[in-house]
Amino acid sequence: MAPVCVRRILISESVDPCCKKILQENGIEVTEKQNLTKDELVAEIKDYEGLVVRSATKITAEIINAADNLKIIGRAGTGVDNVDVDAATKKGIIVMNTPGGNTVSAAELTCAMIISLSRHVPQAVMSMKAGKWERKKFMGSELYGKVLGIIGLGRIGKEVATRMQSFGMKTIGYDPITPPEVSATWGVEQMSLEQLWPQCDYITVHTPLMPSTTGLLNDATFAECKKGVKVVNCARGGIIDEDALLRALESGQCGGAGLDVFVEEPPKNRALVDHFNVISCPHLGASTREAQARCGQEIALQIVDMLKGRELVGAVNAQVLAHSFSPESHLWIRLGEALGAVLRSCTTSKQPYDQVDITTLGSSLKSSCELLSSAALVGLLKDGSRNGPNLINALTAQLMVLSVNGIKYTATGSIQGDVPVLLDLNGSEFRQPVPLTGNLLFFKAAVTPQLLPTVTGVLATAGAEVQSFSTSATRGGDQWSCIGLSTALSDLAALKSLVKEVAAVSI
Ligand SMILES: NC(=O)c1ccc[n+]([C@@H]2O[C@H](COP(=O)([O-])OP(=O)(O)OC[C@H]3O[C@@H](n4cnc5c(N)ncnc54)[C@H](O)[C@@H]3O)[C@@H](O)[C@H]2O)c1
Ligand SMILES: O=C(O)[C@H](O)COP(=O)(O)O
Repeated sequence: MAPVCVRRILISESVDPCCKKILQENGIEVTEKQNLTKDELVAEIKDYEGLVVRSATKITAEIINAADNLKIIGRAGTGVDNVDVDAATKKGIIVMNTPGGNTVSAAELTCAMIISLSRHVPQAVMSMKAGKWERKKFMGSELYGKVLGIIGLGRIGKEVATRMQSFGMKTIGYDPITPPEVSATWGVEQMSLEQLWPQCDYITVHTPLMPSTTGLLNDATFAECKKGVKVVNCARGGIIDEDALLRALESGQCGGAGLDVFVEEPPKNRALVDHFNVISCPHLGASTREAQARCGQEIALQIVDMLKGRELVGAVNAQVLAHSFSPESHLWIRLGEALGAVLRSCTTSKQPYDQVDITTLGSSLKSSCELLSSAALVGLLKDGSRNGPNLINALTAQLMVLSVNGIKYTATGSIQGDVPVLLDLNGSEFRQPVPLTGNLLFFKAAVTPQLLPTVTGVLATAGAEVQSFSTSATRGGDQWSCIGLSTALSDLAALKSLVKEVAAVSI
């Protein structure tokens, strides 16, 4: 079961042609439009269910809110900091990336920066092109025996470590998640940042940009480093504070910097780029034929696999969907949505809800609780609008479930064969499980011999044919009944005077 349907995709950046080809081969219409302004993208995005980007397209909440049909944002690359993932999640849009596709390329560029810094290769090249022969000026130092501090020991940090070890560098590092015993297996000794700073001849950062990593290298931490330390940032602009870096370069506390990324790209403030001891690239970490082919292919295949209902790979939100791809889950999703819909119809006049509790019984459903909760909320909150709740945003929709309603409504269901069934409504157990399919009429009333003939008379007048009938055990003198109907009932006024509660739902 595919959670979404995508027919048209916009590729808004230079993504490898294989991406378009794979999508088209799978029946998706693809349009490529690069360098759109924000306003052009806001106008354009309305026509697409899918968007594929790299890092230059800034997908802000404004763009997401204008994207009425958007179901998926595919990032052909690693960082999703150019996408407002929270806004996408709230709108029920899947965001996925291809984090491993450009690891080697980014690691190789980092190594190239470290080597270039040690021997001033770019500066020497410029000097040669200017017709000079400056052998003294570009005296370098060996990497052999030097200490490289690696902050962020994930995919790229690890690849940088193993490559630089082949130059005889000692690799030390820090990562709050990667266990020290794991990084030790690839030759990186972990320690606290306080211990790390004073030991390093070179420092390279490989973390995402987040509040905890913004300005990791700043005036205070530069001051703790060895004089002349060289730093590399091929991760995200801002992990090394740019103003602090300039001050450290000017004072000689920092002996050189290799920068592939900037807070603002391209950087309007040229002070760092123009500094003699800075070597820089225009965000080229992933710009190799191999990385682009991998990322383009991976994002296209991930989208196709998701649309064909095979599996969900690479989603950075919508994790609940990952559990929704097995055939067994489909039935439980249908049950959750159906139970939610039954309760919604029974409580129409009493919304909004103050609390929604979803309980699963049995160990086999333990891991599906989040999925079932999302499904039940989808049923409960569905309002018929195009961007209503879905499995991606339903849990965030609890924000909509606000004010007070003291009274409790419960529905209990299960799967029989391949049909979701209702077992109990508000504590009244049905004698026969009620199949949750088609047009259903629920009503609660005191049990009298006249009730059923009177109700069926009203239904006949409305042109609705009775197809099934179930009743619950009597509770407090009342009974819940459910009638399956040939057509949906739009007007319940005539029934309201006959019973205590009445609700109609089409599933
Ligand atoms: N320049 C480029 O073109 C380019 C290419 C690819 C990736 N990147 C960027 O490189 C960075 C690393 O990518 P990756 O694929 O290795 O990511 P990753 O998720 O594999 O690794 C990131 C590591 O950082 C660690 N981390 C998180 N907070 C930390 C903190 N406060 N201190 C130290 N470590 C911390 C995480 O535990 C994780 O192990 C990302 O910012 C990514 O966007 C840049
Ligand atoms: O996070 C990434 O994947 C890199 O920064 C590469 O970005 P790019 O795809 O825009 O080159």
